[in-house]
Amino acid sequence: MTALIELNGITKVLKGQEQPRTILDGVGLSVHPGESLAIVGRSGSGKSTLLSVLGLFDRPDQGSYLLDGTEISRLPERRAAKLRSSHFGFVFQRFFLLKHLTAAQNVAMALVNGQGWLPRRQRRAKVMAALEEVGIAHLAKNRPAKMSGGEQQRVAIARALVRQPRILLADEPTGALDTETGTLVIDALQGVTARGCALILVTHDRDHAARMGRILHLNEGVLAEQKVAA
Ligand SMILES: Nc1ncnc2c1ncn2[C@@H]1O[C@H](COP(=O)(O)OP(=O)(O)OP(=O)(O)O)[C@@H](O)[C@H]1O
Repeated sequence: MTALIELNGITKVLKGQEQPRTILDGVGLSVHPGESLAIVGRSGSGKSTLLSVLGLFDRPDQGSYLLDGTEISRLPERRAAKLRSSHFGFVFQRFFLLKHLTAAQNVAMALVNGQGWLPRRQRRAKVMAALEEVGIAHLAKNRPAKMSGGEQQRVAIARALVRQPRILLADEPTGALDTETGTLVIDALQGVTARGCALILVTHDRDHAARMGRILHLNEGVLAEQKVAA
């Protein structure tokens, strides 16, 4: 089976300093549909940079990035932006919800595209399905101020899922939450793999990392597999 994502020799060098610094050093990685991966490593080891390269926010200086077998490491920004919105969902430590909108309206914002809005009924069905997927359909009409941190993060996950991404990239999504709430958020994230979406989670939390199918350790820009779950 062709990998969904195949990285080979990905290198990212930070210039503009006295000495150029290698942030990603020959990273290789294959990701298949429905897989879940944790990327762990010390602060500053390059985890967020790797997610930025994976999500096409940043380009590698060297190496190849195949998405469904097609080389995409040097796409012009317009085509990269299209791929970003058709293939990827993003979840961050901060929820970035619009506070004057309800949960459903926040999720619906992700459905606005170059052609404008989808028809109302279609939009509503997609939004409610995404909220249901993360277990908070009953909060559709609530505004963020009336929700807990974990609920707000699940709205942000629903917003990332509503376009049915093939890859969900999550950068420390539980970093601002207590342990119990964080666990609910990880449950919601893991649910996406059941329908073939690949999940790549950057985390400092060992328990959350252990729940992923694979753990990859980034050490000074070098990525290595830590263990394969039974
Ligand atoms: N635009 C930039 N300008 C200067 N330094 C940068 C830039 N982007 C990343 N870095 C540096 O590159 C290194 C890797 O950063 P990155 O954010 O990828 O690490 P990280 O593993 O995600 O860290 P953390 O766990 O603290 O979020 C760090 O030393 C960081 O300071």
